[in-house]
Amino acid sequence: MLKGTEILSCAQMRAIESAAMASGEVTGLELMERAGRAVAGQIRLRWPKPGRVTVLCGPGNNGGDGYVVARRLHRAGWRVRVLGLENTPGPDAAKMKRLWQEIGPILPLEANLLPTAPDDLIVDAIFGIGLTRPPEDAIAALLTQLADVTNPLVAIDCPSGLCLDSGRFLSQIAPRAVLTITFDSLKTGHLIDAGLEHCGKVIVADIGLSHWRRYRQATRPDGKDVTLPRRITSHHLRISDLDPDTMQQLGKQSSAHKFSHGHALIISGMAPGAARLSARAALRVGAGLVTLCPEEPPLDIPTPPDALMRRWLDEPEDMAHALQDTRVTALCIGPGCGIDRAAALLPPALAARGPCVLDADALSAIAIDPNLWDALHDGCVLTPHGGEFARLFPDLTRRLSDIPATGPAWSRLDAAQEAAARSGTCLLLKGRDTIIAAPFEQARIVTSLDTPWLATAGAGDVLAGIITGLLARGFNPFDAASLGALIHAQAARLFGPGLIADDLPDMIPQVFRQMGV
Ligand SMILES: NC(=O)C1=CN([C@@H]2O[C@H](COP(=O)(O)OP(=O)(O)OC[C@H]3O[C@@H](n4cnc5c(N)ncnc54)[C@H](OP(=O)(O)O)[C@@H]3O)[C@@H](O)[C@H]2O)[C@H](O)CC1
Ligand SMILES: [K+]
Repeated sequence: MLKGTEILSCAQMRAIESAAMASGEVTGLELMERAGRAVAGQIRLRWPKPGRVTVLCGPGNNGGDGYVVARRLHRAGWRVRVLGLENTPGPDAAKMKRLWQEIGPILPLEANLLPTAPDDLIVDAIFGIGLTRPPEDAIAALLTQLADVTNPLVAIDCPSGLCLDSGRFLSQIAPRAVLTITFDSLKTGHLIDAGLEHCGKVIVADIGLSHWRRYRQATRPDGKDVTLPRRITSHHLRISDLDPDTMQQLGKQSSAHKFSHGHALIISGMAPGAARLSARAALRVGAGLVTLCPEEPPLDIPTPPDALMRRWLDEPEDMAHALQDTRVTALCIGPGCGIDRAAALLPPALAARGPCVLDADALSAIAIDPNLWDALHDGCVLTPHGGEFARLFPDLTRRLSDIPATGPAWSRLDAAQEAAARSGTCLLLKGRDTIIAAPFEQARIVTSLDTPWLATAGAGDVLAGIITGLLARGFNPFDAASLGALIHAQAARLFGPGLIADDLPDMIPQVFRQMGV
């Protein structure tokens, strides 16, 4: 079963940590030592020659981790300066602070004490998952300056000020790390919105909590059960997460014939090039048959690929008639279709209740017609980019554009999940942090920060085609959309600079080979 790697919310992380401590098998102090050791280890791995480092320690346990890092780097021969606060943190962090004070002083956590030498490393241990409100006063001033320095910044759990539930900064101050070390699991905020860009390379350090993540209940020494607050429902999907069953389903059996892999109809319209891109992608991803359905009889000299079938489809009745063929297993409406044509063809298309990708002009048509909205069903995959999402869900978009005053902030993940629940469909919100949400709380994230060339005209049409092809082949909407996003990003990654949308479908064979399909 297609799954991916679990992503935790901050509340889930806290609950796992509490369950572990409540079991009596590990103490908070041990977890903090492991966390600090992991960070110091990663620093030494990346900067093997001991240099100078300034560790910025905040008021809580993130700061506690920072004191451990300071102690361990000092022991490894680094010249360590620590900036910290005068507060007395919780007992674990207080203990770590004392251990550092046996080694060296703590200077005030002030902007003017940031290092001036450009190569000095800075460790940001000010706020982690405990951030609840925008940074203020001296810490805000320091973080503002931190956002401007060019020194390499290593963040513990996250760059401070980032809300790890939403990937949004709780103010306009947004420091940028080259390396972030987080614990046990990725948090949503590492993968979406500003977090994706500002965390740099993210390393997940195992601090021995996986047992309590896997078992959603833990028994305390007093016999009481500790239950985690919410099921873990978000996953990060990467090529390396693909399981043998999915790979087998993506492959083809030697005994199969073309109809074993479904028949996709791609509705074409005003801009036929867009629909052709979708159709080519649906073929490449393995649909047995793909038919392009233009508005006019196809009298023109057909353009490649020759493997594409063509069928004139003009009136809504033509659509209803085409969908009576039970061998048609998926439909794509939107790319290059024209809003009026999409609006006319959607009622019979949705009434058939078969697997269906709704993109571009189909989304615009749905946004203005409540009847179309009501006809959506769980076989649909909606694939909006940010602008289309805003037209469909203006209230959710407004919530995303306000600068959040408290954490956890409303996130793109929340928005996509809410949108999927409202529409009762699978929804794929495009971006460098593509979010695929199913109506029943599940979500997956496919990131493509490293494929800037994917931001090109027609790339969305190809994605719609890939998903349609996978739907035609029998993948359920959630898997088809998630795998589609993954294949699409990987195709761009493999092609690299110079990519145009036309190149994407033809990279799919290479993606499949790389996956081992
Ligand atoms: N999760 C784990 O398995 C482990 C986590 N570790 C590390 O611990 C931090 C989380 O520590 P915590 O103490 O809960 O929170 P922070 O250190 O992130 O924040 C500290 C406190 O700061 C206060 N706060 C929040 N926002 C602001 C602000 N804008 N200005 C000033 N102060 C702020 C808040 O307290 P309040 O009562 O004032 O709200 C926070 O509690 C985690 O990120 C890891 O680094 C472990 O050590 C290992 C295991
Ligand atoms: K931090």
